[in-house]
Amino acid sequence: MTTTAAAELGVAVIGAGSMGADHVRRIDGLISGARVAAVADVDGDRAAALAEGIEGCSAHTDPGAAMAAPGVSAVLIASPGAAHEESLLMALERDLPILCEKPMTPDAAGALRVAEAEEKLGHRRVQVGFMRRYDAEYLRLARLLADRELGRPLLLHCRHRNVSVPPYFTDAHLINDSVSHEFDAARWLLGQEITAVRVHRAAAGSAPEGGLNDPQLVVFETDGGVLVDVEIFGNCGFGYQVQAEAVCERGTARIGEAHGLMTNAAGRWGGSIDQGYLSRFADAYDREVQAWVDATRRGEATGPGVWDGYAVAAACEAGVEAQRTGRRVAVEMAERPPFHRR
Ligand SMILES: NC(=O)C1=CN([C@@H]2O[C@H](COP(=O)(O)OP(=O)(O)OC[C@H]3O[C@@H](n4cnc5c(N)ncnc54)[C@H](O)[C@@H]3O)[C@@H](O)[C@H]2O)C=CC1
Ligand SMILES: O=C1[C@@H](O)[C@H](O)[C@@H](O)[C@H](O)[C@H]1O
Repeated sequence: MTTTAAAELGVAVIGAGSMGADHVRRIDGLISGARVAAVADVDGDRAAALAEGIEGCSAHTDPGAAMAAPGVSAVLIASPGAAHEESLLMALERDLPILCEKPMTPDAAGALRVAEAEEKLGHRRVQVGFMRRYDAEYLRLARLLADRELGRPLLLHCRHRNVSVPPYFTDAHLINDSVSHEFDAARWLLGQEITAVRVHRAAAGSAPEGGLNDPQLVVFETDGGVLVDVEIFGNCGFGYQVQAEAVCERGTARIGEAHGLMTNAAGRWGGSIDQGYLSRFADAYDREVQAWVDATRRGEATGPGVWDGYAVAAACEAGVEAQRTGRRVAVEMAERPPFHRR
């Protein structure tokens, strides 16, 4: 008996900025079973520069034109969050498999519209770029919690520090762009839904007029009774650190403490701290994209889906409201339709 190998994917990459360029490099050089067939960016020069040198890859300023370009059979969306919904709906309309960077959409209403469009199509087409689910350390922690090795989880302490964030970042960006990862990771690690969010600002933090209140402590509750706290620090200045410690009934488990090489020399010990997500999560992005390509070629969709994108958008909305009011804000979610339970 002979088997036919599934066709190579021709990926249209929408958004040729930092993440789009990183994914193009990855698909072009590392990923098996896929090639970059088109690149789109509203900045045409940027799209052209990225497409240049990739055989058979066309450059566009319009995402729709890229999706319709010769050889395109899948879409990777890496434009800013506010542009995702339009591209997602367009790709679903064409029944194309999609890997969409986080946030799936910046608002819960937009996420529900995407959920409805996928349900109307009748099969899963969207994977959301919550790459921590593909990180080796996160995977080990997930296994340990799922196997109840240390009993039931009770608390989850998280730290999320960036060397710096872009100057346009507001308090809301800290929730939507950064803590959104902890919202997803907590839901996934615990298998529980987020029910309420509080945000505390450090009174001693420096907040120039209209500027970022940095750092902040985001505390949220889950429907399984677990309390999660996240230190979010946008401009810590010294390194990119993503850490988590689960406190369980019979012990604790920590990840993200020391990543990489430790040295002992001249009476001192030490190592280095990653300076950004592109290096810290490089392996996770590789695994994420390869998993998406492999599943798509098998005719499946795996990994975090539209409902995960929606749940995180709903938690983010509660987080931003909690930041604004200083109150505990309940997370409002629509009922999960049977289609999105699969
Ligand atoms: N998973 C992760 O760890 C990370 C995910 N991201 C996400 O990736 C996405 C892109 O972020 P970055 O690359 O950092 O931003 P970026 O600002 O570097 O790049 C965005 C690009 O999209 C283009 N663009 C804007 N509107 C567009 C539209 N309507 N259609 C096509 N292109 C458009 C811009 O001209 C720009 O070249 C965002 O959703 C962001 O949240 C960003 C950083 C890390
Ligand atoms: O998604 C990301 C960025 O957009 C965000 O700004 C960072 O805080 C996150 O760590 C990174 O993973």
